[in-house]
Amino acid sequence: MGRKVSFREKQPSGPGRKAKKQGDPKFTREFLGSSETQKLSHRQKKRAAKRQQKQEKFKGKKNIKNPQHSDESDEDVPDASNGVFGGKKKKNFVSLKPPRSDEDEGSDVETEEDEEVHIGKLDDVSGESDSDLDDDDLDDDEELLPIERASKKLKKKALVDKKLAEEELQLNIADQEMDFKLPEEDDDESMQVKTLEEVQQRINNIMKVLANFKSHRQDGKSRQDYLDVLRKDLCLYYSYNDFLMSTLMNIFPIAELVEFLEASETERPLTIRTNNLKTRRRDLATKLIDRGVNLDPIGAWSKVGLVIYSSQVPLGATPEYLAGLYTIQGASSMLPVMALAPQENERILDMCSAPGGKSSHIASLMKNTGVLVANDANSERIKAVLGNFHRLGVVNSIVSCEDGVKLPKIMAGFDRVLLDAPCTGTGVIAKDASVKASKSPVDVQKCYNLQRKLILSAIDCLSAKSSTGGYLVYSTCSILPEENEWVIDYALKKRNVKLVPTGLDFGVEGFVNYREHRFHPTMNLTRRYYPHTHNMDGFFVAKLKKFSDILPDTSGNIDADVEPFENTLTKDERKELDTLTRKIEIGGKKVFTKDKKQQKKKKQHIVRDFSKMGQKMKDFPKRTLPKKSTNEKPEEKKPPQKYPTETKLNPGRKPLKEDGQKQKLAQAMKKNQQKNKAINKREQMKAFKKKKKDHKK
Ligand SMILES: C[S@@+](CC[C@H](N)C(=O)[O-])C[C@H]1O[C@@H](n2cnc3c(N)ncnc32)[C@H](O)[C@@H]1O
Repeated sequence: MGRKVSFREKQPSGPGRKAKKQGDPKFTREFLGSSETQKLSHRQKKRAAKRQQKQEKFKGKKNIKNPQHSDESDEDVPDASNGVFGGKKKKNFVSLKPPRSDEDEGSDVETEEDEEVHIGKLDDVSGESDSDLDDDDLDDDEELLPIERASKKLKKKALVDKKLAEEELQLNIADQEMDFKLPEEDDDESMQVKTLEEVQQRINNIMKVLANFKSHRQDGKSRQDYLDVLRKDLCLYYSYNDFLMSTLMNIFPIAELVEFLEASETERPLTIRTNNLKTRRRDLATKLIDRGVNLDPIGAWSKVGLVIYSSQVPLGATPEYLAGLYTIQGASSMLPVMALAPQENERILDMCSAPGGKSSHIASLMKNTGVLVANDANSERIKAVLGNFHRLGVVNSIVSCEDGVKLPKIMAGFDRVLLDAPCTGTGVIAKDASVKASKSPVDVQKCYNLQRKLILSAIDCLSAKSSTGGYLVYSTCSILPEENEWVIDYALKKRNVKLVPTGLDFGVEGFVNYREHRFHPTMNLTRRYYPHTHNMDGFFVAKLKKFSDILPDTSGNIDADVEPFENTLTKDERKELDTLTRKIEIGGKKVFTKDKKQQKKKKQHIVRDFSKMGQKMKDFPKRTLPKKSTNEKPEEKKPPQKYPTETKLNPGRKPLKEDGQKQKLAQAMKKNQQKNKAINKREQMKAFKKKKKDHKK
């Protein structure tokens, strides 16, 4: 391919460039003098006419406002008839100003004129007419192509716009900082805002005040006043209910809270997990790239995760997906299984497994050896576990559908247990926005009551004697401490377990202190994950090791069953809660009863010392039944009585017919026995006498 070459010699077509006759020299207008009339182009004529019009208008205005300066101003206005201004824009504006007389100083007229000049400047900025361009620009522009000219004009306009916008913004900020007044809550009008921009502006203002409260506060307003308005505005702006927003405000500092709320508005990146039972990550990545998937390893912390930036095919329907080479799984969902660290040939229980994302991850780390029990209470959701196991080639598992709370009675002795507990889902608001407005204190309480029961059962399913494990991983996709640290703290008190490091090298430490609560000091070993800090769903992961089946003495645990929300509930919520908690029982005892509260008051003096807890457990006698409270008197030992006397059983009881018959029977039997004895004796005597006789003979 390519162009054909012509080797024929070309004949010169003319006299050549140098030999060409030069045209007459062209002189600039300045050089020729203003008297020289230049032929104007159509556009130039139009511009000149416009300019003329404007100047005339301006002159007219001036004559009305300040007639004594009319002549001067006439002179100052440059002659635009030839299409040329006398100087640059700025000079032009100065020249438009009439010279000040002493009389004018400080007068209204002066300010009006100033304004007029300012208006002229704005007109200029708007770039509505070509007359706004200065002389040099016009000269230059004539040499430019129309498109270049337009581009130049646009650039210039954008520059001026930017400058003006910045100035305006600065002015606004200054004004607001100075003028921001907290609306009165009783005053409906001041509380009401018309647009979302106004709400956002007020949020920003309050945040600025809170950041520098001493100097920016309004007299007579407390921090709480600002926080109350802020909470309402945040609820309005991000569509949360008041309860959840106040709970989040307890968890995060204000600036971080806004980051969390913003991050919860957008979904996290799509991630997939390689199924190591069928393929390796590198091979999978090559196959998916060939299909037009744009991907990357998820990060140094995972050997199986891939993050998907874009894809030309739906990732839930590729041949690789259907063949079970990968599964779609959020990045944070990989963390609990990594913390669990399943080993080959172990016995592992996934207590709440549906739809089986984490279960199949466990099976792949076990390399399909040992036994994996994948349990879930929901019979519909458990079908998804079966489907996923078939697709991913999991063959070492038993799928069961039981209430996790009852599992210890059915099976126990596991090396490791994963409890990915049902929760409020406050960490995955980006996936399910309904959480924002639907969750109430009662929902949270329902969740943590179930979580507490499940965690105790999960521990009971563990074998403390396991040579390889004895580990429990507890996780939720909630960020509420009530469902996380508080549940772990409860388990630490109720069972012989201790927190151990999760083995995950990133994540925020769990809370040791939260509001009025003081959790176990090792709670910092748990890990929290947030959408705004880790770009993954909100998650909580804790790892516990079981040391023995012996149950710790819980008689001194005054706050084991104390509910924090009780104080924060409204009347209606409290009623609902009361009816609800009447049905819920923990460890066979009703929670939230008045007796409980009174008991709590009585036990206030008891000091709990976590450091001595381990020692206490060592001293315990070896037994599996819970030790009875020290307040209760030990039962007196009584001699075994096969038949308790009637009086003891029921002193007022009348003798029955059967009782008489029994007595008669017993007497008859006794008589018979005595008779038999007598007969026996007589017969023995007879036999003895007979022997004697025989002997004499
Ligand atoms: C967060 S999801 C588990 C997700 C699963 N681990 C995964 O990775 O695919 C919580 C599960 O707990 C189940 N569940 C709720 N109450 C339960 C109970 N009492 N016993 C066992 N499972 C329960 C729900 O059906 C739900 O499937």
